[in-house]
Amino acid sequence: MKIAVLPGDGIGPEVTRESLKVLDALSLPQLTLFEGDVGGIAYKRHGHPLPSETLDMARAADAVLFGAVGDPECDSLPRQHRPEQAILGLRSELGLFANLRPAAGFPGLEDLSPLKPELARGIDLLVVRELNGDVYFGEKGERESAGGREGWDAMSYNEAEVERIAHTAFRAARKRRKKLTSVDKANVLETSRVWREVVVQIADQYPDVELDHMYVDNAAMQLVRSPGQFDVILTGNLFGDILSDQASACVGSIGLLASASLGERQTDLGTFGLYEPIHGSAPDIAGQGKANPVAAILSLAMLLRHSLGRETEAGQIERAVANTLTGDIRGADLGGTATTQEIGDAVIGNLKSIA
Ligand SMILES: NC(=O)c1ccc[n+]([C@@H]2O[C@H](COP(=O)([O-])OP(=O)(O)OC[C@H]3O[C@@H](n4cnc5c(N)ncnc54)[C@H](O)[C@@H]3O)[C@@H](O)[C@H]2O)c1
Ligand SMILES: CC(C)[C@H](C(=O)O)[C@@H](O)C(=O)O
Ligand SMILES: [Mg+2]
Repeated sequence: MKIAVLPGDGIGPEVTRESLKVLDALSLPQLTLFEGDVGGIAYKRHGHPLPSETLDMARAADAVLFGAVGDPECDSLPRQHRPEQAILGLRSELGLFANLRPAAGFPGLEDLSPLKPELARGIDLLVVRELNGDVYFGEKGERESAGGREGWDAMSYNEAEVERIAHTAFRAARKRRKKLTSVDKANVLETSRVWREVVVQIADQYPDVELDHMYVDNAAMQLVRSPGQFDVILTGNLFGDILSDQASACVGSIGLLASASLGERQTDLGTFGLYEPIHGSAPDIAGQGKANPVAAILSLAMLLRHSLGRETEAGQIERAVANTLTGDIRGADLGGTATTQEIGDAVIGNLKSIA
């Protein structure tokens, strides 16, 4: 099995290093790792944030372990050269339309959530975010208008795009508490009207799943008022981006949430996918040992589960992380003093006592 490792920028390499340490501790047989440049570092070295060698490496792998991209020094570059284009390019070129972002409360962290502890404890949800469409991938540009320069981005979803992500979400709900909340803005957006109609049609095939619909503004409010009501949240690219960061704060920190981006391609042992923390390159803390590697380590667990068929090891990593968080090893994001490396070491220590 081949894993393409793309650490990227800022804290990306710092947290990816800890995931790789955890992977190494598992001593899995027949695993080959390849490392590639992506993001700002790739632009600086090769003149492109997603060099063709990196894309080819990702395509040739069974799974991609991704850190984060984003570099303030690249902010004024034209869009096609900016680091963020690399992750968007990987998602679209690799057909990764389904982004799974689980958010569950960790025992012992309830007091660190901005929510009341009993609310934080009740969080156990999965954001299923469509990842290949929406305003992210519509036409965009700049034009002259009566009010001066005007930036514009076209938002759209077609039926086929909504159908495939709706199936992903209904199937996920079936394996969980069988409740699906589709989040849109159908009171204003044509995009959302098509979205909602298609989701209602697909629901006929899943009579055992309870479906409801929520406007995104209400969903954002409900997420902090009563997050325990959510099981699976199905939503588009932009709303899913925002709601998942919000869910991470409700759990305690953005440094805790992992993600899997999946498409249709199957590997020998599962589904090809790209795995990354939901956070970015965090330039404000990069190089200081302050990054929480838990999101990256849990992304590795998702990789083992979805792409390599290693459910046992995935579960072991998740238990080791939970045990670490209930102990007194906490990073700066959770009010502690442990460094990135110390958190990684503690997870490995707990993993060894489980495995
Ligand atoms: N998938 C990705 O690669 C990805 C995701 C989000 C943002 N970005 C990019 O990252 C750059 C910074 O964006 P941003 O500041 O809006 O978002 P960010 O997620 O990088 O950081 C937001 C805040 O959370 C903190 N934070 C993030 N991850 C953390 C961790 N693991 N441990 C502790 N604290 C953590 C940061 O210090 C910062 O204060 C931008 O260039 C952005 O485009 C990339
Ligand atoms: C960096 C950016 C393009 C990306 C997104 O908006 O999808 C990020 O915020 C994420 O959540 O992975
Ligand atoms: Mg985001």
